[in-house]
Parts: sequence; C-alpha cells; structure tokens
Amino acid sequence: MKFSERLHEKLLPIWRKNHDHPFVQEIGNGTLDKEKFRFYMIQDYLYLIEYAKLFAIGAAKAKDVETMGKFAAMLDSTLNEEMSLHRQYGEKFGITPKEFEEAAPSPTTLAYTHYMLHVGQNGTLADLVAALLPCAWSYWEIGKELSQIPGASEHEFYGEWIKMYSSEEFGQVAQWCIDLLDELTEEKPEEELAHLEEIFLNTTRFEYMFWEMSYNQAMWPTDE
Ligand SMILES: Cc1ncc(C[n+]2csc(CCO)c2C)c(N)n1
Repeated sequence: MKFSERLHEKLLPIWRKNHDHPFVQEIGNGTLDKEKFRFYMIQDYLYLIEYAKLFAIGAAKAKDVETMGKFAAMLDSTLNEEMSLHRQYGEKFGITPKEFEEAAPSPTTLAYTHYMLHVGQNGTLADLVAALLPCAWSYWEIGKELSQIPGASEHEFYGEWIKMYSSEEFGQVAQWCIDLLDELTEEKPEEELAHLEEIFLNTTRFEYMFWEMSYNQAMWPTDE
C-alpha cells in the first residue's frame, strides 16, 4: 500500500467535516456572508506568506535539481498566482496589499503557520511534505466538489475562488506532493511512517480549524 493510501483512509473523517462545514457549504451555494469571506481572505493571505516559505525550505532541502525547481515554481505560483486572487478580492473589499500584510494573524493562523514552519525547519524533507500536503490536497478535493454544484463556478463573487481551486493546475500540484511523499516513504520503518502520519493529521486538523476560525471570525478571546 502506498503511504498516501494509508493517509487517505485516516483523513476521510476530517475531510467529511470539512465538506459539511457551513463555510464550505455556503461558498458552494453562494450564500456565505461577505464579512466572513473578507476575514478569511485576510487570514489566508497571512497564511500563504508563511506557507510559501515552506516551499523555499523545501527547495533548500531537496536532494536533486528537478525537485528543487518544482519547489521554486510552487513558491512563485503561490506568491504570484494564488495570492493575486486574494489581491483581486481585496480590491472588491477595499483592502490594499499593505493592509493585507500588516493585518494581525488570528490564534489559529499563528498556530497553524508556526507549526508547519517548525516542522519544515527542523524536520526532514518528508516531514515538510507531510506538513504541506493537506493544504494542497484538501483544497483540490473541496474545489472539485464545489465545482460540481450547478452554477457555483459562475457565482459572481465565489465563482473565481471555486474555479481556481478546482483547476487542473492545482490538481497537479497536489498530485506532485502526493507522489513525492510516496517516493520519500518507500521502505521506511513504521516508526518513521507513524511520525509522518501524525504531522499529516495535525495539519489536516488545522485545515478544519481554519474554516471554523473563518466562519466565526475568531480572534483572541481575551481581546473581545
Ligand atoms: C488555509 C489554507 N489551506 C490551503 C490553501 C490552498 N493552497 C495553499 S498553497 C496551495 C498549493 C500550492 O500553491 C493550495 C492549494 C489555502 N489557500 N489556505
């Protein structure tokens, strides 16, 4: 069994919760409160700045030039394609790139990005890929599912978001990360696999928490 097949079995209960989450459901049916989406866009922008650094660390940890080039390309497309969608939504909301960057991260954004960067900086290349995979994989799954809803991809506000995450290009990124993790885990001892599974499940759980945080626009409870 490929390692990704083992992970797929473990992630399914959490993915079901993602798909059922009101934030995801309401993007799909077009009823999501725009203030919630605005909050999400800002936090996601901050998230992507940190996430992109994982690709830079991946390039530094890669064992061959081809893998290094792939990480460099993903770093570029995150900063210049994915985040340009956020900047376009920002224009609709009147948020400048500077305001995006200077916004305060929520506790969930901080916890998720710091956890990934800790793993990426201190662990192996396989640890790093296990940490970043749930992000690429779960969004592609969600994008594909929402794109099946009639009219969802044409929705005047959320259509662009669905189109981007269901796109073939994002699918290829997710698949490349899956294949790399399968390759890096071939014939690895169970102890190492269990450690990777734990990292993978932690960031899978953080993905769910990100929807929850966005839906509730949750900042520090102490500041309310
Ligand atoms: C919390 C959060 N999780 C996942 C993504 C989606 N995403 C981020 S990078 C990437 C792939 C490579 O660019 C994908 C699909 C997001 N935007 N925000």
